[in-house]
Amino acid sequence: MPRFAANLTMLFTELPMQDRFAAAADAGFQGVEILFPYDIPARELSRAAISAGLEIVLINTPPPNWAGGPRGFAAEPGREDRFRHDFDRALRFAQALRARHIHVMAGVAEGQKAHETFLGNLRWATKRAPHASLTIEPINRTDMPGYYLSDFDLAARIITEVGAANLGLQFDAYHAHIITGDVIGTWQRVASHVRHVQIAGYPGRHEPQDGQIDYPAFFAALDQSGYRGWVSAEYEPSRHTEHGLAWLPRD
Ligand SMILES: O=C(O)[C@@H](O)C(=O)CO
Ligand SMILES: [Mg+2]
Repeated sequence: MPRFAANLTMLFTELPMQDRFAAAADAGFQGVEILFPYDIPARELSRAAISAGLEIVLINTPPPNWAGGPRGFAAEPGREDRFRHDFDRALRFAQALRARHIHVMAGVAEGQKAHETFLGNLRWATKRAPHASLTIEPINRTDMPGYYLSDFDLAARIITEVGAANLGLQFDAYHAHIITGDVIGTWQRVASHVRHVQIAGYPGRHEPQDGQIDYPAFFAALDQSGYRGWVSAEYEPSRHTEHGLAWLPRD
C-alpha cells in the first residue's frame, strides 16, 4: 500500500495552515503537500512539519495563492522571464521546506509555440535544479479552461523529449478520470513516468470514497506496478475533513 499525504491547501481548512500539520498527522497521514505556500514564511511551515513528524512532499511553482490568477507560465510564449523568476522562488521554498517535488505549472496556452516554450522552460528548469525532483501534471480543461497540459500521453512524450532524470509525471486520478474516462488504463500506459499521485472523488472533487472512481482497484494497480511514491489526498471535503477519511487505509 502506498504512503498517503494530505493536501493542506484543501484538507483541514477548518484550521489555520500551521495547525493543519498536526491534524493531518493525528488523522494518520505521513506526509503533506501545499500547493502555494508562498504567503507564510517557510521556516514556520518547516517547523510545523517537523514537529508533526511529517514530510513535505510537494509544492507548486507560483502563482502565489489558491484564490485565483494564472496557473503558471511554463508553456506561455513570451513569459520566460516570469517563469524563471517564479521557478527560482519555488526552488528557494522547496529547499527551505525540504519538499520532495516541485510541480511546474504549464499555464494557459495552446499550439506549437506553447509546446516549444514548455519544452524550453522544462529543459532550463531541470538543468537549473539538477537535485530537485520536478513534475508536470495534466489537468482537465473543464476545471481549468485553456490549461496547456491536459493530455497524459502528451505529458509522457514531453518527459521523454526533455530527457532529464529529474523530471516526471504527476498523476492525478481525478483529472485522469475526466480526461480519459479510464484511470487504470491510463495509469498502465504512463506509470513508468510517474513520481507523484493525487486523488479525489468524481463528480464534485470530494472524498475519494464518494463517486465513480474505484479507488481500492486503483490502489491495487499502484501496488501491482511497484509504485513506491506518495499518494496525496487533493480534494474538497464535503464534510468536516476528519469525518470524511473512511477511504484512508490504516495499518
Ligand atoms: O490538480 C490540481 O488542480 C493541482 O494538483 C494543481 O496543482 C492545481 O494548482
Ligand atoms: Mg492535482
